[in-house]
Amino acid sequence: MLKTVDIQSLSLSRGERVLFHGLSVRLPAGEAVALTGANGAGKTSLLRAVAGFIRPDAGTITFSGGPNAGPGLDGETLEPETARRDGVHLLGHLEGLKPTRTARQEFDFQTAWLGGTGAAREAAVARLSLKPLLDLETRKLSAGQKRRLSLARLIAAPRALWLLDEPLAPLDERWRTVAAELMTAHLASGGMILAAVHDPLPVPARNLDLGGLA
Ligand SMILES: Nc1ncnc2c1ncn2[C@@H]1O[C@H](COP(=O)(O)OP(=O)(O)OP(=O)(O)O)[C@@H](O)[C@H]1O
Repeated sequence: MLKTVDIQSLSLSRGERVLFHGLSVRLPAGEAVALTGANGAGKTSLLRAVAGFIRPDAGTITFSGGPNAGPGLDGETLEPETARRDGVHLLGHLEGLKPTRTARQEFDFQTAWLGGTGAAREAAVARLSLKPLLDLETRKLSAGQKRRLSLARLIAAPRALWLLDEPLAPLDERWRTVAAELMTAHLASGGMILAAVHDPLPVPARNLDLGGLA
């Protein structure tokens, strides 16, 4: 299991605009960091860079495993593209759902691809009360229902690092409480959370403020 994410002297641009430079933060097992900043400051872009989807202009993002971390992880550091394979969940605004497929098809496909076991998948469906939604095409789900489907994916196929983009935004009070419980359990089991937020995270977290627009 991954134990640490280390971001060193990171510079990131989108198009012509430099979002930030010289950004450093270390995320050890069991800890959360809340990314804050104005609209457009680069929070989502940083999450996507950590997931290996955007290359930074400069600096490094490395992942390392602790003792007995598993094949290929003992004492080694990994690049984001490699860590993404079985160490990282990215939960974004768009949820990555095909509109004309049912919630069941999407959940089964995504969790099978991520390596979730049958028992973990069933437990996730129960935890997020998804049964009444599974036969609906995803285009018919509300924003909060889509988010519940994504949260189920997080627990159906465990990954050490959760990259969460506004995780609570579409959820009502009941499901915010459940999401908070899932995050708490994830951290207690040695997981890590890096979350872009405008509201406080519902778990203890260090704050990393990307500031306003450059
Ligand atoms: N694919 C892209 N190509 C060019 N520019 C982009 C792209 N994606 C995002 N940007 C720009 O990068 C900047 C940072 O966007 P980003 O989504 O990371 O901000 P954010 O801090 O998450 O904002 P918000 O709080 O509104 O979600 C914005 O100015 C945005 O227009």
